Amino acid sequence: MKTIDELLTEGVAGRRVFVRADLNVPLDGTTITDDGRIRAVLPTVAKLAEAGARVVVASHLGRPKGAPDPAFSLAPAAARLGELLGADVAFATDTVGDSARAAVEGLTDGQVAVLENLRFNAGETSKDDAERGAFADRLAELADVYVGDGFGAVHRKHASVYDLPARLPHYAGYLIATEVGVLKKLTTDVKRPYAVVLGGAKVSDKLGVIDHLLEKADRILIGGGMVFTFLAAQGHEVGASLLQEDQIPVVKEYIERAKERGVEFVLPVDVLVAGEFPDMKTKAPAHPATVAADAIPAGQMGLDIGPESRKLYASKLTDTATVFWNGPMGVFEHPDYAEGTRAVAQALIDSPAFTVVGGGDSAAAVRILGFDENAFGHISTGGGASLEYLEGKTLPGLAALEG
Ligand SMILES: Nc1ncnc2c1ncn2[C@@H]1O[C@H](COP(=O)(O)OP(=O)(O)O)[C@@H](O)[C@H]1O
Ligand SMILES: O=C(OP(=O)(O)O)[C@H](O)COP(=O)(O)O
Repeated sequence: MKTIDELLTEGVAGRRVFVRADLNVPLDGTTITDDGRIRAVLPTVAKLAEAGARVVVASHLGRPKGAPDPAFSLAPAAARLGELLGADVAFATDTVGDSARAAVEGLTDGQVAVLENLRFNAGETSKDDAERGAFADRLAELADVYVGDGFGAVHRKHASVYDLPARLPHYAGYLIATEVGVLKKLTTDVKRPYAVVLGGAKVSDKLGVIDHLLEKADRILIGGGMVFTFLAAQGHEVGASLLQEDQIPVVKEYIERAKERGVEFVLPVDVLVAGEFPDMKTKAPAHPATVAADAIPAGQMGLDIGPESRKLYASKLTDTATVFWNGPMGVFEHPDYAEGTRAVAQALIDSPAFTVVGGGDSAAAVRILGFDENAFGHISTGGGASLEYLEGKTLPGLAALEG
């Protein structure tokens, strides 16, 4: 993989450099609640600008449906990037249209432009090679060189991640180099006991990683929206909780295999439930009830692990040597459902283990809840990406940079 340092040695002054970043930051309306992913790509963008490149930054945000949707605009992220750079950043209101072309043509050496959300175009995420390729062709017209630095999205076979680097000279940015350097350590000589904590909401995306973890980890702690498919697989009612019904047989098989292999699954013994998802705008008190995990009442949804589970999870993390954590334990964005996530973060800090926290929301959670980032071994900007890297899978965005 050629790195950005090689590109800088070749010289970038006056060249249009496309930086595929992951600016998929958590938003409250148009307010960025954690700018970690923007800060993470800053070294690459700043260095290219200093060297006189005309920098074109592109990213996705959220999961819009292949058409413009103002709720997923990258405008707030572009503004924040400008503040952090201490420079004016141009913003294109489309990705490959008139606005994008004008923004790129208007760049002088050392200036930065941000394109609108890549996923406002169906070609970005299409499963059809030709459709993705056609979109990548249009992106390629905007640049002379490609720098991949959106680590959080390297597991996606998307046009800007996979097809575009094949069309331009390509290099890895500083963030990707750092992330891969740290995560590589967890694929080789991992110190035991090795615990993995899995939570969050992208359940169908991430359940599959357990197949691999059963060969690698000593202990797997399940939290967040993951919990309920496990409880259902054990024959319990989960009310209105997040449930991946089609995955129940798979989870049953995981539970069996874990027994055979001596891998310990840790599930919550109690959960916080409510009749509805909390109001994230007003953050009005949600008045959750604490119930036993095997007695979730009909119509109630589990939104955090309960107080007994917090103690249990902390105890399962103190004697570990390595911990990888992806996915919040509950809907931490609401104060009534933040304690499970807080307890796991604190347990990681208290443990002597080498700790890696991965994922946009997980990384945001530890900062939003007031923890010192430096108290963790590594905070990765990618959740799904780091999990798939640990699985040893070929990640499209890394393979494309190697080719
Ligand atoms: N029990 C739950 N039900 C629904 N959503 C949940 C639950 N627990 C956690 N979440 C949500 O999961 C989201 C983060 O999930 P995910 O994107 O998978 O994590 P990451 O970005 O760290 O990889 C958070 O927004 C949080 O509110
Ligand atoms: O937030 C992200 O991943 P993560 O939640 O696994 O950390 C990345 O920006 C990828 O987004 P996607 O899962 O919508 O492709």
